[in-house]
Amino acid sequence: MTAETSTRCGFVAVIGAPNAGKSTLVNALVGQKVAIVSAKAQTTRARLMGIALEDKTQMVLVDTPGIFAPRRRLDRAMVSAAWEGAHAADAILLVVDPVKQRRHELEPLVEALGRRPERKILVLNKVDVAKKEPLLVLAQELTGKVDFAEVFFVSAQTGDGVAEMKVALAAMMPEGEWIYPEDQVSDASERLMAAEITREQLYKQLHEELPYDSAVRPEQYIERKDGSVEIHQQIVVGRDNQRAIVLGKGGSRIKAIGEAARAELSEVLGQKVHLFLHVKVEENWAESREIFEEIGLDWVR
Ligand SMILES: Nc1nc2c(ncn2[C@@H]2O[C@H](COP(=O)(O)OP(=O)(O)OP(=O)(O)O)[C@@H](O)[C@H]2O)c(=O)[nH]1
Repeated sequence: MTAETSTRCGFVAVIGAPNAGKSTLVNALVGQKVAIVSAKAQTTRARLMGIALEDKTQMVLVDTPGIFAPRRRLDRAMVSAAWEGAHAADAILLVVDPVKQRRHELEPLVEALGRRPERKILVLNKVDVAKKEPLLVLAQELTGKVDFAEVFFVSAQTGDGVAEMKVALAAMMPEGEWIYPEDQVSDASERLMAAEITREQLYKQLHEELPYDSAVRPEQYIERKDGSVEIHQQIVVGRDNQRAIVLGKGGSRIKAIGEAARAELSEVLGQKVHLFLHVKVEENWAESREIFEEIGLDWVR
């Protein structure tokens, strides 16, 4: 194989405070929706991967949960999953929201990042809404603390600067065979991705009414003979009154959630979807190992 034809393949870990725009950036790099974007912090519980292609380079993106001070077991699992994704990556992207900087979350992250052996890249996101002067001050401050190999100014939302960043990232990947087939954009199982889509609708439609501690468990996933798919999911909440909120008056809310999720699922999967949602009250589900594993998290002590 000559230098011109050889392929490259590598891992890129995406790290950042909650809401920095990691999921949006992964989607922009992959070019289609794989990670779930939400205005609510800490929505990325499962480690969904996106696979971005740039010419002859394949980049496996590990979209991490927001890293923040862990308190409960659920929080600790999320932090652990995030750093696990960074281990031995060919590049770690630190995504920063320069407008709503979460200093208390960014500081420990920057500190921990300084000790990592992997190549570190600073991504200042949301340039579409950030002011230039403070943006440059922040870039200078962070590059003073961590030895970043490169700094990019992008808007994951508008795509500004993303294509240039993607080319530069691709050049950092080592030569090697591709790990995934060309048409694969995500290795997250369809069951898990389907549950993530429903969870996004839950958050979208219930806003502040529903606390973070609700989960969507994938149950059955049946490919029907007619080419459609039958998906059963369970929405787990911590209390009875939360169940009432999810159901809505006469079941109207869960119906709307189900309809929106089904429409999106059909589009993502490219097939007709029959979606069945059930709500279950399970106190302390956030301490349940079984549910953890079902929503794609490792159980840590
Ligand atoms: N204006 C603007 N908003 C953005 C940009 N990138 C992301 N956002 C918004 O910022 C919010 C958070 O984006 P996400 O991609 O969900 O952030 P995240 O870092 O994955 O969040 P967690 O899953 O909580 O860790 C969403 O409302 C996005 O639409 C950007 O470049 N510009």
